[in-house]
Amino acid sequence: MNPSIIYYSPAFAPWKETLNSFLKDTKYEHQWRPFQALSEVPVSSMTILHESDLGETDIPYVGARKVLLLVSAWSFKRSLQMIEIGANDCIGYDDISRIATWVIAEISRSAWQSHSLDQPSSLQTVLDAIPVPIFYKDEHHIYRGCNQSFSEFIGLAKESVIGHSVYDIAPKELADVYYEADQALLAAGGTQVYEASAKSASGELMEIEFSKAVFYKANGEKGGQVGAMLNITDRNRLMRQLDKASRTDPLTGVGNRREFNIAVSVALQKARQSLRATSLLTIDVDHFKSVNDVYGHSGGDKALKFLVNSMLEALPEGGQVYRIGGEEFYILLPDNDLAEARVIAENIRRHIPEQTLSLRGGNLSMTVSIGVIQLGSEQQLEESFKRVDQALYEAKSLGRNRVCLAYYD
Ligand SMILES: Nc1nc2c(ncn2[C@@H]2O[C@H](COP(=O)(O)OP(=O)(O)OP(=O)(O)O)[C@@H](O)[C@H]2O)c(=O)[nH]1
Repeated sequence: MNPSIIYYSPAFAPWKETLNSFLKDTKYEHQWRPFQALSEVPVSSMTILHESDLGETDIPYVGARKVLLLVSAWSFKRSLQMIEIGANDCIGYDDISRIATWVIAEISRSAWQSHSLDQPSSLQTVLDAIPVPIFYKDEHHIYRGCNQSFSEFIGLAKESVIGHSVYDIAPKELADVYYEADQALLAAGGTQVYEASAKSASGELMEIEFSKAVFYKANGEKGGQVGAMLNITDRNRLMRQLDKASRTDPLTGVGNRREFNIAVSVALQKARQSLRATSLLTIDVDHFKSVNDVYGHSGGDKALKFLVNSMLEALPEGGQVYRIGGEEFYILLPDNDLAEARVIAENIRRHIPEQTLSLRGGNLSMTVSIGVIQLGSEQQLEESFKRVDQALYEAKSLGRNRVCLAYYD
């Protein structure tokens, strides 16, 4: 039989020789291996850990190792506390004969122990047939079982999962999230649903909806938790695409009224905090109907796209274009007062007719009329929209291709 390996923490080192003197007359062979942090100790290994070497970061690893915790002042209560964090046993530091007995019992037991994975049950067969990753952990957060799908998802054989802590199989930053959620669920009982990232076997980060539930032992105490992982990466991606599409004008690619409503609200909040002014331009193409009449509807579509590009060229940093109606646009200027907005509006009005679009052999250039307003509070928005529309109407009625300002009473 190969010698059994006993891992030990630094504070136990001076006691090794005394323990050796107990073990040397037995038929059980052993080897010593020192460790600094419990994470260095392989899962299921025999481990002697002095309480002065036990740090907060070691606790998640305790349940997945056969840990004998040595305490300086043994009491039944202290022992219970240690067993509750997943220790295998707890013995007084100076009780070397009991420590030796524990070591021998462990060596002898490990020779007998048959692995649970060697005994496939009908329940395991059912779990393996479910195409959703499923796992269960005991009350010390140690994996006690999983299905084939879980094993494939994380790219580890069941043997490398079962008996391990989440810190043994996931990167620390993800393990911290799972461990915290596990602790919260065990404390509260019942069920828990949350979204978190998980690394798949290929190394890709997936968005996962975890559905977990606490299960109970026959004596009514919490026995651990079972979890299923729904991969919602594609669903979320699709939802984000749909959300973006619902806020985008399909013809020109700029935001639509829905996007504008969100943006104006954000801009007004920021402007209030930074004491900056926000202004709005409303822009309508002059005689656009004649563009459609001459070049057809598809020619008109090209002209609208071209127009948006021309506006973007003349836009200052931070400004955004939105298509609000057929040939009507808003430009939001989150950082400009009325005087600055007027200059920007004039630049845009002058820039647009200077651009020409070749359509059906002809050259098209357009003019625009613009209304300008400095926005007030969010509550005043409806009033602001009404007034800037009136300013645009004024620009149209004064002969088009001009900028008119809107004021409050
Ligand atoms: N090609 C195309 N035309 C559109 C679209 N949306 C609106 N229109 C056209 O835009 C034109 C708007 O015409 P009117 O509201 O009469 O205004 P106008 O001809 O621009 O004249 P004024 O605004 O008064 O200067 C109509 O002919 C609509 O059919 C679109 O998505 N594509």
